[in-house]
Amino acid sequence: MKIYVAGHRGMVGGAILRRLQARREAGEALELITRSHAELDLTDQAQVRDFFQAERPDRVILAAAKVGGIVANNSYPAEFIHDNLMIQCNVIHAAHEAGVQHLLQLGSSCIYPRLAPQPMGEDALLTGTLEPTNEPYAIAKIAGIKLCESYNRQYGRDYRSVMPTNLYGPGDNFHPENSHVLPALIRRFHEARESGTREVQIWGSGTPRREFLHVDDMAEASLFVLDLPKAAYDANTEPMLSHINVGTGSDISILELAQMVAQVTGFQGRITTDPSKPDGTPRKLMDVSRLGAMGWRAQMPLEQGITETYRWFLANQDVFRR
Ligand SMILES: NC(=O)C1=CN([C@@H]2O[C@H](COP(=O)(O)OP(=O)(O)OC[C@H]3O[C@@H](n4cnc5c(N)ncnc54)[C@H](OP(=O)(O)O)[C@@H]3O)[C@@H](O)[C@H]2O)C=CC1
Ligand SMILES: C[C@H]1O[C@H](OP(=O)(O)OP(=O)(O)OC[C@H]2O[C@@H](n3cnc4c(=O)[nH]c(N)nc43)[C@H](O)[C@@H]2O)[C@@H](O)[C@@H](O)C1=O
Repeated sequence: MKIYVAGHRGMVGGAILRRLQARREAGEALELITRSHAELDLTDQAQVRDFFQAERPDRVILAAAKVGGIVANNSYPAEFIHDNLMIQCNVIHAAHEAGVQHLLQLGSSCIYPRLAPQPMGEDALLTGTLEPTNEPYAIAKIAGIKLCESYNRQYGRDYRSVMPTNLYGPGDNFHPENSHVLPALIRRFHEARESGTREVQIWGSGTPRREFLHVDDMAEASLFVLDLPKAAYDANTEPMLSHINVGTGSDISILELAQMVAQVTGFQGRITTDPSKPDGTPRKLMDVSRLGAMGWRAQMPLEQGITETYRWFLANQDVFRR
C-alpha cells in the first residue's frame, strides 16, 4: 500500500510517519511517500495535481497546514485562511482526480462555536459564533470537513476528518510568540530557570481551560480512524456530520498548566499574568465518546507527556526550525 503523508516534517505528520515506518519495519507492506514544503508547495494547484498524477497513492494523510497559537492566528489571519483553504482544496481535489479512495485530514477543535456546550460534541459544528482570534483558521478547517463530505456524497469517496484538541510533544514549535501555549511555557520557564529570573508571565488571565493531547496519541488515533472498516466508521458518523473528535476527555486551566510546567522545568519563582494578551475561547473540552465507542482512547498522562517533551526540548534546542 502506497501512503502519502503530507506535512511529514511537522509535529503531527512526523509522529504519523514514525508510526508508519515502525509498521513497515514490523513487516507491513507499506510504501511511504513524502515531500517537504520546499519540494512541493501544497498551495500551488498545478504542482499538487502533477504530483498526484505521477505518484497515484492509495491513501493520503493530510497533516500539512499553516499552524500556530493564539497570537499567530490573530496576527496573520490572511495566511491562516488562505493557505489552509488552498492546501485542502488542492490536496483533496487532486487526490480525487488521481483516484485516491481513502484520505484522512486533520482539522482542529477550534471549528466549534466559542461558547459551545462543554464537552463539545461533533454535532456542535455550525451552531454558533466562532472565537474571533482564530475564526479565519476555523472557517478553513470547517471547509475541509465539508470538502471531504462533498466528495464522499457526490463521488462515493471515503474521506475522513479528525478534529484534534490542543496537541503537544516532540517536534513542536517552541517559538516565543507564534507557538501554542504548552511549548511556549516550556521554553519560557526553562529560560527563566537558566537565567535565574524570578518571575514568569503567562498570557491572558490564566483562567481559560484547555485539553492537551500528546502527539503520539494523536498519531495513533489518526491511523486508527484511517484504518477503520467503512462500516464501523459509518456506524458512528453521519453523512453530513462525518468528523471525529480526538482528545483526552479532560482539561485544566492555563494557570494549572503553568504550575505543572514550572514544576517539570524546575522553576521556583512567581507566576504572573499578562492581561494585554488574548484569552481566546474560555473553555475547549472535547466530547470524545464517539471515538471511544469505536474503541480508541488516549494513553499518555499529561505530566508524563510534558516531562518527555521537556526532555526532547533539552536535546534539540539547537535545531529548532522556527
Ligand atoms: N499543533 C496543535 O496543537 C494542533 C494541530 N492541529 C492540526 O494538525 C495538523 C498538523 O499540525 P502540526 O503538526 O502541529 O503543525 P506543524 O506546523 O508542526 O506542521 C505542519 C507542516 O505542514 C507543512 N506545510 C505548511 N504549509 C505548507 C505548504 N504550503 N506546502 C507544503 N507543506 C506545508 C509545514 O512545513 P513548513 O514548516 O516547512 O512550512 C509543516 O511541516 C494541522 O492540520 C493542524 O491544523 C489541530 C489541532 C491542534
Ligand atoms: C490548537 C488551537 O490553538 C489556538 O487556540 P488556543 O487554544 O487559544 O491556543 P494557544 O495554545 O495559543 O493558547 C491557549 C491559552 O493559553 C494562553 N497562554 C498563556 N501563555 C501563553 C503563551 O506564552 N503562548 C500562547 N500561545 N498561549 C499562552 C493563551 O492566552 C490562551 O488562553 C488557535 O491557533 C486555534 O486555531 C487552535 O486550533
